[in-house]
Amino acid sequence: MTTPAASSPSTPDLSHVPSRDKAEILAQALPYIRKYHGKTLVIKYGGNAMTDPALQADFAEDIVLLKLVGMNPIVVHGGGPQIDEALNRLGKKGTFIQGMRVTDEETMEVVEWVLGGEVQQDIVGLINAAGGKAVGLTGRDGAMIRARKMRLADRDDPSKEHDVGQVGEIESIDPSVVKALQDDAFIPVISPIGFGEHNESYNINADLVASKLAEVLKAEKLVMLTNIKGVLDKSGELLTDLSARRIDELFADGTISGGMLPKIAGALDAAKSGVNAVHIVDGRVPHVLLLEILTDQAFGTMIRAR
Ligand SMILES: Nc1ncnc2c1ncn2[C@@H]1O[C@H](COP(=O)(O)OP(=O)(O)O)[C@@H](O)[C@H]1O
Ligand SMILES: CC(=O)N[C@@H](CCC(=O)OP(=O)(O)O)C(=O)O
Repeated sequence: MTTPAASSPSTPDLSHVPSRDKAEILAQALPYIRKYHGKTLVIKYGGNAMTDPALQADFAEDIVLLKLVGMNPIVVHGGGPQIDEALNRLGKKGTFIQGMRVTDEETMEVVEWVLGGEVQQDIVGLINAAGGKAVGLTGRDGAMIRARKMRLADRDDPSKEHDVGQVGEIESIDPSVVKALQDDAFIPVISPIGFGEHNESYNINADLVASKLAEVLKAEKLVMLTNIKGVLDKSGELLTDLSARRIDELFADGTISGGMLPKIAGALDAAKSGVNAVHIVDGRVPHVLLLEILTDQAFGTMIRAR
């Protein structure tokens, strides 16, 4: 028989206790849990941030944890790369103008089944597997997102317009279905598809849906998970804090392009319309959502109204 190692009363053996760092991080979360308790958080889950299965599982766990500590996370998902893949399988190539996918009839069908079917249901399944109760919705459900054809002015010559097909701009959002679900312990997972006055479908950029929804729900916070550290300047340095004026400069000098255009435009609109904290963060960092919401650490780029 072996005898347990002797430990003196003044130096107890604490090797079985989690590290002090971990305990400190948990203790740090308390003021944030209190601050965001009962508050709505809109989380934009970008298609580029959801390509790794381990990161997807982390994301789902983070969402469930936020819900269990009393916050109301609402997920709006993208799926640009997943739509591209499906189009490629059909021999089609996606084209974008100012971050908007040119959407003909066939592309719209693909968008509906990839976003409203595959991607949304994958996220719902992961959240449920992590112990939450997620419900998938498109903008048609509960007559939530009314849209019309987007008029996309050319950036250099605003008198010229681009025809981007069935791309929608949001006319209005009725959040009652989302409110009913969140009050009932469900976690809404929303695909960025809207419907028009003749019941036609519209493909809407997910950043714009997340931003408008944050505004309409009077969310406390909007967090956008993407596949880059945040907004970068021309030399690739992270810009941690952006004012409306600086954003105008970055738009004008071409520092911001592609998918970052609607993201920042939406983020700024949300900040201006009263969403207190708007952040663009790196979805490639494991558990970035918990780190962003529940710790003192600053991540990515914060967008300010002024
Ligand atoms: N100034 C910038 N800073 C950071 N990313 C930028 C910038 N300008 C353009 N981008 C591009 O925007 C991309 C993010 O937008 P997008 O691909 O639409 O992501 P998501 O799928 O997360 O919405 C980045 O990966 C980058 O290629
Ligand atoms: C009009 C438009 O461009 N819609 C997007 C909708 C998905 C999306 O926004 O996905 P990410 O968030 O991953 O970019 C698209 O078709 O790709």
